[in-house]
Amino acid sequence: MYTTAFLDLPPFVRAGGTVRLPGSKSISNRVLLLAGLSEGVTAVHDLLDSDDTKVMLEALARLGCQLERQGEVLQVTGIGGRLRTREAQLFLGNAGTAMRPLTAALAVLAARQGGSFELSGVPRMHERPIGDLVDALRQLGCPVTDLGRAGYPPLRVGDGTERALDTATPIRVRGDVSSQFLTALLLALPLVTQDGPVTIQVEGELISKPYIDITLRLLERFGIAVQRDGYACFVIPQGSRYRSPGRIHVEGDASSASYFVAIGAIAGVDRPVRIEGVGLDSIQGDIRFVDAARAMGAQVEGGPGWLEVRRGAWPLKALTLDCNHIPDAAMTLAVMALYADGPCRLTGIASWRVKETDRIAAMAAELRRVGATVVDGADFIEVAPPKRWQAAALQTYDDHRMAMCGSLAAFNPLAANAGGGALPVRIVDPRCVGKTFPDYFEALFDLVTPSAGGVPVLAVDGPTASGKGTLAAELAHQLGYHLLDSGALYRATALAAQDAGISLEDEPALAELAARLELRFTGHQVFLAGRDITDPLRLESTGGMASRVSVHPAVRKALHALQLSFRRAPGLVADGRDMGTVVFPEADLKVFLTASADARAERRYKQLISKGNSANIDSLRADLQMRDERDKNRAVAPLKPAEDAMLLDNSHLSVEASVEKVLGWWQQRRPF
Ligand SMILES: Nc1ncnc2c1ncn2[C@@H]1O[C@H](COP(=O)(O)OP(=O)(O)O)[C@@H](O)[C@H]1O
Ligand SMILES: Nc1ccn([C@H]2C[C@H](O)[C@@H](COP(=O)(O)OP(=O)(O)O)O2)c(=O)n1
Repeated sequence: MYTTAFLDLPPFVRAGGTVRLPGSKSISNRVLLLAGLSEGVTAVHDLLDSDDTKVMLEALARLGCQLERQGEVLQVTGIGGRLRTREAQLFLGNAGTAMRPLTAALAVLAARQGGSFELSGVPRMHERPIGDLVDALRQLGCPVTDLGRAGYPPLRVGDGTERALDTATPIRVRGDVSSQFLTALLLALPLVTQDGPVTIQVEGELISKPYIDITLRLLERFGIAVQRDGYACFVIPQGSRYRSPGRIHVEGDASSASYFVAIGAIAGVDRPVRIEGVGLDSIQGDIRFVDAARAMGAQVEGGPGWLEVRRGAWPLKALTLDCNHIPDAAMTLAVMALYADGPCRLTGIASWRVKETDRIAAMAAELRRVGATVVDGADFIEVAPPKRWQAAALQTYDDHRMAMCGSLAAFNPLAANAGGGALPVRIVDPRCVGKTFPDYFEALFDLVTPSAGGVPVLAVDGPTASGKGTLAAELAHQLGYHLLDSGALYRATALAAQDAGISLEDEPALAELAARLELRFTGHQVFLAGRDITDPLRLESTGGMASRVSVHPAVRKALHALQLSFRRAPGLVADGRDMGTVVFPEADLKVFLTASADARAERRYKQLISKGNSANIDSLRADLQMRDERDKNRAVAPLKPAEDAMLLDNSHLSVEASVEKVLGWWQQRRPF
């Protein structure tokens, strides 16, 4: 997962390959609650691991459920409908799928068995209405106290005393704001069917009906057979009891699939985008997104648990659609509209206003940033593709779907009206995808081909101990980019030569060795032909040998392609001697880092001492000056600043100040 302040996506021109989807959020949290209320143990397979499931798991643990991970499987031992703890404060983040059903379940349990529970979330959660659910619970006789604004979390359910509930009178609940209120009641009310059946009557036209279908199907798996009359009246039979199905499998998230369906429709030109984990047989309503994508031109094939998507019509065909049945996936259509042959109009989306953010307002604002013409109203959005695309920094409003949707704008080079341009897209706060799809961007980068020269490079060159490695690593960390420590390649070649007994002057033999280096970088470790060389690689003596090896033009040539291969989406920070001059002459920013010989000798001295090595500052200074001379005066790719390099002498600058300085230059070079 990217936890950087922003993530810049290079422009993409093609997509293809396979993505395996994480588990569905809606199914995961329903299954967890049902397993938590059941008697016995439920083995949950393919559970989503995300922010929203984490808060549900924490809540269940506090309520006394036993949770045990066995490899990929989570074993949940439920409370069997009996409170194990009578008081708890539960923090539920921004997870509506945890807040609503837990409020209902704990309200009836607390009232029946005597308990009191506080439920709260992040500030946005406290702006998301829950009053209709609270009204329904109060009709039953459950004490519910507003701890903030009436009708919104935070709430307290129960007052510590036991009460009889009125389960004989049908419970009325509004269905036209969120179907989650009805889901919450359906999941909770089997707990109070001891004395008779419980009837729920829906008032107003129920929205997002497919989510109710998921709820009913999962209730059935847990032994509750709800009788119903369409979507207007639901009856939970007397004596209903949750029974664990023993094992349950969570389907891939159909809403998450929508981004990859869109990517296939936009950029699946040479080969399809294959999506695994959800298929045309899905129980999730958002699978109907496939029909909408097909209407826009996508070629979609599929079977049980898989989909394959290619580009069909291009540009995409403009669409007008009532999206009531696919509220979440419909956001993806709004971004696909950027690639359509005319304006697209999505209606029936009033519920967008009360989601993680006001999604109609957010979508309108962000699509305008890339150049689209957008008209929005209480329950619709109309998007006309940009006449002129603009490089944009897209805000994400702590809303995972805004971030994932925004990424689709990076296919702008393919737009009919792109005019040959290719623009990067900045996603602000990419971490918000953690709500449902923590590795979304990693999955995206695996599928896409960036435009030629589209992947940005930041080159840092300079003499030994100037702090290149430290600076480059921190820049890569803050930008979410890959890191190339090119010195490590020369160092590894020197170590390999030493192992093989090859002289450091034997250019042809060294070049051959360099060409077939079996190097592997994993985290902070480096392996050469399977051997961990992390420590020997960093020795001063190895640096000296590397300097001698690097003099040979044939060696430099042999390592050239390997260095270029590090340039992958989303970007690269490369450090060495010739990054800006030879290997990446078209780098977006070149930094030449220096410091006085005294400062560098002292840094190296401290570095070695702190690692428990012995060192002598005078001989270190002499060694590094000798190395500087050799690196500067060799015939090929000598150490020198590129003509367009920014010079930075950090003799009197801290690491943090150096990083800040370079990031400032970087931001100036970016088009946002
Ligand atoms: N700006 C700086 N101020 C002080 N010390 C620094 C600075 N930059 C790096 N260092 C320290 O100097 C040592 C050498 O830095 P390193 O990044 O390994 O240099 P290089 O890669 O250029 O050989 C490290 O211990 C590092 O923490
Ligand atoms: N791009 C590069 C990187 C390193 N080299 C050579 C020259 C250097 O003295 C050695 C070791 O480089 P490295 O960057 O690992 O060394 P320092 O950390 O700066 O001491 O490799 C090079 O010629 N070209």
